[in-house]
Amino acid sequence: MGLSQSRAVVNDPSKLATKVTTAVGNSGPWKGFDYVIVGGGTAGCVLAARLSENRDSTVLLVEAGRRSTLVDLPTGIPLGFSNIFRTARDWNLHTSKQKHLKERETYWPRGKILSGTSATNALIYHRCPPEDFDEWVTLGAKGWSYSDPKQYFAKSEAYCSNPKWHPEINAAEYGSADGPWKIRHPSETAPINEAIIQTCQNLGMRHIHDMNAGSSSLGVSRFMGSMDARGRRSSKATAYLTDNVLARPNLTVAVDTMPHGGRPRAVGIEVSTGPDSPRFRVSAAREVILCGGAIGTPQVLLLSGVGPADELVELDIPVVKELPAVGRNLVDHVSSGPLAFRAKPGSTYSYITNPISGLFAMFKWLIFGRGPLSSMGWSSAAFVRSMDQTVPYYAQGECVVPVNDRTSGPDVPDLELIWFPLTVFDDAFPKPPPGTSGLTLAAVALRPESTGSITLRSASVWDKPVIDPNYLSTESDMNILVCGARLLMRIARTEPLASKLALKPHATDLTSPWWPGDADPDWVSDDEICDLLRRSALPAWHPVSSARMGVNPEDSVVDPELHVHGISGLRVVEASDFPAQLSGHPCAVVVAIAEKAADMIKQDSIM
Ligand SMILES: Cc1cc2nc3c(=O)[nH]c(=O)nc-3n(C[C@H](O)[C@H](O)[C@H](O)COP(=O)(O)OP(=O)(O)OC[C@H]3O[C@@H](n4cnc5c(N)ncnc54)[C@H](O)[C@@H]3O)c2cc1C
Repeated sequence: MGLSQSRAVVNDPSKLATKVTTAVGNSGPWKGFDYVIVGGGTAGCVLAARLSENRDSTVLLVEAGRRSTLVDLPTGIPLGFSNIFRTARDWNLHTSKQKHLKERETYWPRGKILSGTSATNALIYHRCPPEDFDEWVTLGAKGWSYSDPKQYFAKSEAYCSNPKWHPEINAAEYGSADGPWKIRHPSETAPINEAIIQTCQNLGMRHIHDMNAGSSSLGVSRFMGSMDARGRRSSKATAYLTDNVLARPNLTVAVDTMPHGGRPRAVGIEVSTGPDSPRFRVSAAREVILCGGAIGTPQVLLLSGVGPADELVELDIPVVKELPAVGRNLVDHVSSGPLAFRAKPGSTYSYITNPISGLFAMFKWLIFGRGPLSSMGWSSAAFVRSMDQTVPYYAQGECVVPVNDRTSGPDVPDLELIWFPLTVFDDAFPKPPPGTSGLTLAAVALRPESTGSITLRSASVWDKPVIDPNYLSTESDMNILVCGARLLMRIARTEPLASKLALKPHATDLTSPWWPGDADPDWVSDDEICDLLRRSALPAWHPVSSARMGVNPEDSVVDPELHVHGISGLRVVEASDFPAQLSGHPCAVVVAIAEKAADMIKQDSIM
């Protein structure tokens, strides 16, 4: 049964593991637990809470980051999610130089905190189209068709109705109000949001009342967010690792702690708190479960000698199990990057960049849980198909650039258009003065052909791995974003949105921060848009498939029960499992995977 010894969050490995005293290591016995979970992020928190429900099982959760404290207040503010970027709570990663993005190394935030990226993401709650999961089954993920995750979506949710949108939602689609993870429509959105939704409808898109109901994936819709009725983020730590759960004597949470690697039959892990700190070993009587995310998990597998043999040999890492797909098949959504549109004052949230208005907004959020800070920012989106001739990408209506249909079904999108009621500028453009009223629009390619990899920089866990998503490496991927950028320009010039913006006649200064907004879609050339995209495109930060599920060990890493091929006692549970990219936002699906995995693991323990 292992060791049942702690009721708290600890950051001292000596309290839970056995110190490694010689270079070759102790032969044992090590301190131990039944389950050792590596990575206290989105999936890891769910698993720790669910597996420790069985008081006869001992569970250790090992997280490299910290537990959130008062200093981490921004993680609770829905609109403030980007304040955590580039801080100590962020892994602060960058891609390698992207050949097709003018050699840019693009920034990649990932949460380094108990809760993982669920504490730093944009809170969009999206179950994604059912067809995506049915496609997973055809790729070998038996048992993962939509009906399987659907029951786990419901199990994870605490749906909290918002009277404003309640008539549009069938509450029976959602879990009971006392589930762990709070989801609801935000109390507030910027006034410009409604104008954009109406504009999309005027351009022929249908209005989807509830995109999580599983019946419709094409059209324009408001998002639900992972937040409570007080306008605070519901992260995986606040939802699943409550004080009651943390008080369980059979659950130990180790923060500020990193594993160095595992053993042939995953018998445990080696941990430490820094490159020069002592190492400790802790055994897992039943299983080691990797939840380090689509970057962290391939890194841990490779460091443990599980991966492509040639890569391991080059770094003198002994090959424990050759699995060529570890770290390969990485797919991320790629976006146009933030495209800025000048807005007339009053309909966006630009005013909160003024320090006094910002302070007022903060008080409103702290005291009432209301105001702009309680809104999600990216609070609505339109989902379309790039090959759909009824969507007015070009003046004549037809899509003239060739695109490959990689969608999971005829009613599933490959393009998302999304907006934020403030101007967000990236390094590609000079920034206008603070307080300038503006709106940000972005297009996201949902089913890219471009695939990349996670590889090791060195044999040390303390060195960041090399992330190469290989963005926009195919003509079709680029063309899909060209369609998206064109459609955004057309939306901006269509009523009722057009009257709320302050656009210029067709502008030609491609270096202006406002050029994307001032470019008229009927005048701009595809070459100009391509050039813009190569300068402005950014990750959408939804990496998946780097340890993907399947039946063939040559091109997948885990089987449909999420066991690593050929290694007993080792599973991977998180976004890297996805057999293919989703046509939407992944966080709810990661939670559903973790909920289902918890049931599978519990079931195995009684057999
Ligand atoms: C800025 C941003 C906005 C996003 N917005 C949305 C959104 O609105 N909606 C949505 O659905 N999705 C969104 N996503 C994506 C979504 O949040 C992630 O796909 C999801 O949270 C990934 O969950 P995970 O469990 O796979 O990984 P994570 O939640 O990242 O968990 C991995 C955990 O493992 C830890 N870890 C990693 N390596 C180690 C190691 N070696 N040792 C110990 N611990 C380790 C990390 O610190 C982290 O806590 C967003 C992502 C980003 C970056």
